[in-house]
Amino acid sequence: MTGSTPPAATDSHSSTGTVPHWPAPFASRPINATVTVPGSKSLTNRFLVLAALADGPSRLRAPLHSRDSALMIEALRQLGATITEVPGDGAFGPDLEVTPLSREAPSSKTHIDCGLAGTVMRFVPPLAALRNGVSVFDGDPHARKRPMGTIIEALKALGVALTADDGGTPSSLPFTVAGTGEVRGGHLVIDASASSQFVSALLLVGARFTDGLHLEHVGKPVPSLDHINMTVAVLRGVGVSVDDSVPNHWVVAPGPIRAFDQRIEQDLSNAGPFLAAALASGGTVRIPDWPAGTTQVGDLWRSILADMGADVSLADGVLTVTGGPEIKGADFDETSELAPTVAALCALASGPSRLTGIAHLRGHETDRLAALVTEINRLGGDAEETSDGLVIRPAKLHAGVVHSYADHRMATAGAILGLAVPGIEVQDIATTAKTMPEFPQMWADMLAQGAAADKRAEGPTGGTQH
Ligand SMILES: O=C(O)C1=C[C@@H](OP(=O)(O)O)[C@@H](O)[C@H](O)C1
Ligand SMILES: C=C(OP(=O)(O)O)C(=O)O
Repeated sequence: MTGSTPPAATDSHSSTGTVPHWPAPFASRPINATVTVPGSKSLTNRFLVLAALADGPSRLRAPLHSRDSALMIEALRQLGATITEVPGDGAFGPDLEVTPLSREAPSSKTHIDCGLAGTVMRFVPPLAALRNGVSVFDGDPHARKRPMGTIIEALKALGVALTADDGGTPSSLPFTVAGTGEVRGGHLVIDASASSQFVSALLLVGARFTDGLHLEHVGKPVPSLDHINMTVAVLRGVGVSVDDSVPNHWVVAPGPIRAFDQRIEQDLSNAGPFLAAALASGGTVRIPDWPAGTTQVGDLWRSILADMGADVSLADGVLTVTGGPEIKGADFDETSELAPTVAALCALASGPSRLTGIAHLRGHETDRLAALVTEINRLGGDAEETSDGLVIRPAKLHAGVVHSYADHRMATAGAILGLAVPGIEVQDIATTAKTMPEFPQMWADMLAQGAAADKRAEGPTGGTQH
């Protein structure tokens, strides 16, 4: 057990006063629903960065439209990219056409709002270094607490002028990058143990460094390796040569980034709460268009949910998850951004669970380990923080308020608990807009589908049809 202080949980306020808590719907019957989720945050923001650096105009089809993608779009526009919404066939909003930025920044000083988006605060500063101009980076209050030292030190080691407000060397947001339009690159050693995004950030721009990049990690293991593999895969897809054959070394050859026309897969991590709903209600949730092959960490749901007792099948591109009479406790290592959803299910399980390899979640949107322990135990649960994760034991939960800590995945964890425990309310459900603004409506629709199916089964006279 480590003694980290639980993060402060504050009620959310709007300009018109306190926003009421969201009464999480209780599943009075097993859910039976088919759900499609919006585009992947990680893929959308990677392809936006690559489009801004590409050798011609690119198109993203069915991209994510959420706070994190909007922040990325605005950041790239500030740096000189032209990004236009064009009609597409995505269910959650238009496609995006991107005309890349040129070496000269459109104005001598730009202001980049990172919000709470790790992909914006880590991926955009190296890109700003490739512009000839000054960019001031800042974000939400909690963004100033997220680990940034590694990317700051890396850029400084590459010769980029980067300063804090007082002119000294910053260790976190806010800071100013004075780009010259050129970065030489070469061999760079970093400690990326606090976030895989430090590696991804540098790899994404490495081909545009004059000498390319040989990135080497030293230190404790890099977390969220799946996300680095995703970065390497998307780079190769746009013609960039990346050698990752030696562990903890990535060699990116200098060269062009090919313009592309790319469909964005749905966000499999955000599919998690919906799939978890099948277990929490003992029902069935289907997700069509589940990719046959993917670099998204969310593909792990297939094994995670099976380990927790669900019946999981993937046929004709449809992932079907059916929950059984009970949720089984289990041990999971390195669940990365899936951990809050997994933890919610563990809190409903009939046996103990142990989550390991997620110490770095303390640097996510909030200190997720402390937040999960606080909120699960607030409802009568039995969760404990360990040095690198959580232990969650069976306990009967009761009604109460789940605080979100401005963390979309804490809010959706609260929604999952609410399916199985009557009387749960989620503070600041609107924080789901970080990656899924449609969440409250999608959740209601998922529950309504089961009710509609029940009505149909009852038939016109009210009796069940056989
Ligand atoms: O590169 C990415 O798109 C991400 C990498 C991971 O970050 P960490 O390595 O900090 O966990 C993940 O948790 C985050 O949600 C998205
Ligand atoms: C850690 C996450 O986000 P970010 O990209 O802001 O790091 C997340 O979405 O779970």
